[in-house]
Amino acid sequence: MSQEGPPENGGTDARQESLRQEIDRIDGEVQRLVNQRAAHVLEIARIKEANGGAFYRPEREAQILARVAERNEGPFPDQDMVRIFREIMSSCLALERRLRIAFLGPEASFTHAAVQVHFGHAVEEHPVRTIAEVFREVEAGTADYGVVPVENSTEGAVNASLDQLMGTNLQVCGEVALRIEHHLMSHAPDMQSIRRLYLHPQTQAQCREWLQDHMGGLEWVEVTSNAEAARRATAEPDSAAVAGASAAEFYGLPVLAAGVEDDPENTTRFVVVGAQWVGPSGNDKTSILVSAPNRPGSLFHVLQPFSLAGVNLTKIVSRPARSSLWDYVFFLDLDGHQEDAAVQEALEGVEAGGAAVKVLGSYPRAR
Ligand SMILES: O=C(O)C(=O)C[C@]1(C(=O)O)C=C[C@@H](O)C=C1
Repeated sequence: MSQEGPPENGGTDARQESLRQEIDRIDGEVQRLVNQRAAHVLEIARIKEANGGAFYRPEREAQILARVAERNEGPFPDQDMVRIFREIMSSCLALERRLRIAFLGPEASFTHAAVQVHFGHAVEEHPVRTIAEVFREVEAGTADYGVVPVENSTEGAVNASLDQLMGTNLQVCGEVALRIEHHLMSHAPDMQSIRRLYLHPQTQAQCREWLQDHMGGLEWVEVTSNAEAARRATAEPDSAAVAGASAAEFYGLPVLAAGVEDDPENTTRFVVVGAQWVGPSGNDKTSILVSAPNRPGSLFHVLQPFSLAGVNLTKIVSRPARSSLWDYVFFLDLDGHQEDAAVQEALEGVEAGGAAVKVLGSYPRAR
């Protein structure tokens, strides 16, 4: 066991001391440069104020973070270096204007984690209770942007979000892809002492096999969010929750079994919505809504123009149109920005085939 004590090796100690002096010098330099960067950002803010431009520029942030990863030579891993720059930019943007972000809460939900990954920590976080409320807050201008889940790799589309996108005038300005890991958490001393399990139906679906194998005989209680499951389990020591690491941390619940989701690649995709058109970043996606007439060959005529224009489709989901019975609309995601010639050609082709197209937004691809 190593203990603090009188120095045993003068040479090693002197080396440590000189390395620490060098670290102090570098820290001073880093701090000076971060403030120098912030001063430039403030000047940009003054120009934006004079010309009426949006403070938040997702396309510029995506370019900066891509470059950070590209030029990174280690020993820091790319994702850690990106996270540091993410926070520097978040704080720089907060000097211009502290953004208020509405998201599907409560605190410590996966959507909350998506907000922090995308915007960093220097924002005002505004958890709300429903997906519809997120849209209402941003539409009313009481929040600058909103974040909602749109699809999970195991469970498919989040219909409440798609239905809101159908009716809103907001734009999709960004996406976040988050690996979703579920843990079993409880104040119980071991798994055998657990009598009751709190969990969200989506979580139950994503952990079905593990739960059947390990928690089969227990009482399962469905709750409205992962964070609520953790909150309930906190109050009852013979209960457990299945939820994410941030919920365990937020409620101080010990993790008894980690990574209990059936698919190790389990991922949820979130979108950022706002009243803002986002310019091209060079690595973008576009989400559109297509309403096609209900007749033979209709879907073929929607899809063919993308093939002809060489535009890659990454998603297609159908939802019943709310306007009339048995009519469907299609949500499509495609590679490229709506300003790209190939994308424009494809969209014109779809309209020429008799379908109506609503562009939901172009935005930088998730990292
Ligand atoms: O380039 C800008 O427009 C800035 O406001 C600067 C900056 C940054 O910190 O680099 C900050 C916020 C924007 O979202 C994008 C970039």
